Amino acid sequence: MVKIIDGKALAKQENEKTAHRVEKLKQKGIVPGLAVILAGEDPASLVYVRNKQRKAEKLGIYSIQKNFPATVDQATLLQTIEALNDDPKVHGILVQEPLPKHLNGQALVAAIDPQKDVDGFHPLNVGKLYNHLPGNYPVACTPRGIITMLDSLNFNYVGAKVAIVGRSILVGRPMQALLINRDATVTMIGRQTPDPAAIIKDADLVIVATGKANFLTASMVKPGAVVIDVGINRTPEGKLVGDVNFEQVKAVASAITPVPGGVGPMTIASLMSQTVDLAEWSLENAKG
Ligand SMILES: Nc1nc2c(c(=O)[nH]1)N[C@@H](CN(C=O)c1ccc(C(=O)N[C@@H](CCC(=O)O)C(=O)O)cc1)CN2
Repeated sequence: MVKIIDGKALAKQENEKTAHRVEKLKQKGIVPGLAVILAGEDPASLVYVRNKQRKAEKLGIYSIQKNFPATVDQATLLQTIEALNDDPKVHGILVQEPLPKHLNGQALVAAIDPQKDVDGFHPLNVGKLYNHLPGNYPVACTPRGIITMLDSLNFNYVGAKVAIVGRSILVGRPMQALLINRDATVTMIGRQTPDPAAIIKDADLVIVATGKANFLTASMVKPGAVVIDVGINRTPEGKLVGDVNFEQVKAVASAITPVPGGVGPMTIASLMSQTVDLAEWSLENAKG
């Protein structure tokens, strides 16, 4: 019997833990703070940013939103990041993706204080993750949420064969690092990968982040594999679907995430808990 991994229920559990940690920090005189920078009016981004702000406020996290028109210039955003880096009320800063084409997102992320890099995209934090360094540093929120989901299944990482379809800095690459660090054997699939179907069919865990609706079908999946769908696509009728043909693949997989209600809610829950991590770590660093 396939297990449907309930991202909403897991996110609720995670958020309850986060609210409790916020209370404990407040007793020590610290209110965790999150700043979200949004450039432009991408409709999906407006929804995600509003959801982040609402969830932060619900959990007792201080939340700031910096909204700019799509025509905003790089210098204005860099000044905004510098001011937030210097603001002691802010523990986490993120720049919502995607950005308007004229902006250099990598330079913006690199300008964020690595200790406030709540998305875990700063090159220093990415480097720490890839080096599997000990100590505290943030990691990308979607992969972090996926690890929480896999942990909830007691997934056995050691020696597991994993196929990741999609190599973005938001999902595929940090996911690869988190899994390698847990001793899984990970194969990355991109557009130029020869015979991706053979790699996917051999995998115990398939993570799909292609942005192509219904990319993964039942015949591509090894019976009993775990399938994680990171895709968010709208059909012409306006229905939200993932990159996995859920109805087909659930008949073959041992566990699968739905869309909606899978990875998405866990991304936001991970962002909230990572904001609290950053606030806790800043307190530890201040103690020396
Ligand atoms: N700076 C960042 N930009 C983006 C990230 C990110 O982690 N950091 N991830 C995505 C967007 N995203 C968060 O920012 C995100 C996407 C989807 C969801 C979600 O809860 N999805 C729901 C469906 C919501 C809907 O109706 O559209 C679900 O899957 O159930 C949360 C966060 C790209 N940009």
